[in-house]
Amino acid sequence: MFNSDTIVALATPAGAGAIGIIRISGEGAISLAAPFFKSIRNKDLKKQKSHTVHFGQIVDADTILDEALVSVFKGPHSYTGEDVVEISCHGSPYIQQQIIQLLLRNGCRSAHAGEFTLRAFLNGKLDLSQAEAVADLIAADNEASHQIAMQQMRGGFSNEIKKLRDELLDFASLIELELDFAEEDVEFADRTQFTDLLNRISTVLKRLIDSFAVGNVIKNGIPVAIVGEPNVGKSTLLNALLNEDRALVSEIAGTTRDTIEDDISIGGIGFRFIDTAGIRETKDIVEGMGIQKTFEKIEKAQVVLYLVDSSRFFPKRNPSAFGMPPQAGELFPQLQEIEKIRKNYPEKPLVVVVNKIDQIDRDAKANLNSILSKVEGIVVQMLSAKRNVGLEELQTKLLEFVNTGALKNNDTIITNTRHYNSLLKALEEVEKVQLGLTSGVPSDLLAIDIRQALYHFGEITGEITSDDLLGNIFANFCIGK
Ligand SMILES: Nc1nc2c(c(=O)[nH]1)N(C=O)[C@@H](CNc1ccc(C(=O)N[C@@H](CCC(=O)O)C(=O)O)cc1)CN2
Ligand SMILES: Nc1nc2c(ncn2[C@@H]2O[C@H](COP(=O)(O)OP(=O)(O)OP(=O)(O)O)[C@@H](O)[C@H]2O)c(=O)[nH]1
Ligand SMILES: [Mg+2]
Repeated sequence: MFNSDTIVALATPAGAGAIGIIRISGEGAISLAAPFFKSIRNKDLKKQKSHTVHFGQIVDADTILDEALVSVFKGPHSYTGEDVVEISCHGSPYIQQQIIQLLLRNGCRSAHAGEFTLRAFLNGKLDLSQAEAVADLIAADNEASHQIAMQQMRGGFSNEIKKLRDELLDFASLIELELDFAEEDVEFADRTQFTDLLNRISTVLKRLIDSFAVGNVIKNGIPVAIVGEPNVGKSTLLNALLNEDRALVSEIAGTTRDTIEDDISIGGIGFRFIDTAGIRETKDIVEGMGIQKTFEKIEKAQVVLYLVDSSRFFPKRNPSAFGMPPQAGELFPQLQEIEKIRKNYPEKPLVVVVNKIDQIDRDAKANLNSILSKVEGIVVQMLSAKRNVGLEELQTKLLEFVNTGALKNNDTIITNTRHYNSLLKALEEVEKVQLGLTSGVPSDLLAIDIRQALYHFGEITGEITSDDLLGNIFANFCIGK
């Protein structure tokens, strides 16, 4: 799979910008670029030291394409581990294309997606999980996902895995040595120490595996579905949370037909809010499709916000509506809907958002509170989406659903499904070895399971890999990375 031909790509986003960076990497990078660089004192790029920057012109025969800054990195001391030249030109798509075309005509090849980072991996500059973190880092749009990706890119997770792998490897060697002396019945590997090690490894593995639950949602944003009957203020709430007029709002029931989603960061954690079509019986086919989608979103959401319009049941200046505490069920038909969601998704945090509290008085609030406090398994938040009252409290409650403990402790959090699967398999093998030790399984069988566990550790950091796997991972990178 590996070749060190010279590759080129635009490293900055396509389109106009202040500056564009064209990156060249490979054995021939410097000598290939050198003839097209002209500086005042006729510097020869080939003779420049690594990690130096040079001002000059990029020329194509008699044509000056641009005035640029050119950086030189000499392998193995570069991002890719190969010779690298970077041309920092003016951010004109025309200039960028002219320079890239010039290089392509003179022996460069267009880089594939992720090929610079693939080379960094193949040259041992990064291990596989660090390389994967580079893509996560670029995609991170909030503090939590940035922190996790940065820690992983810097090798935090890899080091943890490598340490376990090395210790296990030592024991594997000792056990395998015993096999060579099978007749003599010796034990090189101290069984007590080995048991301790296995216990330690399985504890770490379990912690890492558990961290995926939080890591996965942090990476993708925590989906929060905003649902309820039409006209209760769902879209108003979405807009208020996003601080932007994202969704149409009107006093007409059935305004939102399709789902509308957007991300925001609360307390450094990414949340994805999903405004949905109001739930009601309808003959309108399109509205019905929207409502169908609402139920799918509830299914996929991590948290459900069920909105009710408090003013519909407790209008101001209408004492009869709350003079006598009525039966909760009659007064508040949505209770049934709330119960239904709660029963269908007992694990899913359900927040009953009592909206439009600017329209009701204190007695009504107290009344509602007492009704809702009898419903088990829900969290209640009273607010006015329109008047921006109670939104911060809602955000605080949302944050409480996310177990940020691991984040604060700076524990390693895994976010990658591939790592998760390898860790599960490694744990399975480690547990087999543990069981084997207690039940006196012969060393040769133990050795096989240990090797299997080592294999799965190696998958994470890339000691064990395949062209297919690498192709899959790096194809998801952008070109130029
Ligand atoms: N212009 C530019 N900016 C960039 C990158 C790049 O490739 N080019 N990077 C790319 O994504 C990131 C920085 N990553 C880099 C990592 C290592 C080396 C490097 O030269 N490493 C050498 C020398 C280290 C040293 O002198 O201490 C080495 O590892 O041997 C360069 C960039 C972000 N910013
Ligand atoms: N007084 C008051 N009015 C509100 C509040 N929140 C929303 N409204 C009004 O309620 C009406 C309906 O709001 P929407 O946000 O469109 O309601 P929705 O739940 O998205 O409705 P559908 O999309 O039809 O399901 C609008 O006229 C809003 O201005 C609030 O806190 N107080
Ligand atoms: Mg709406």
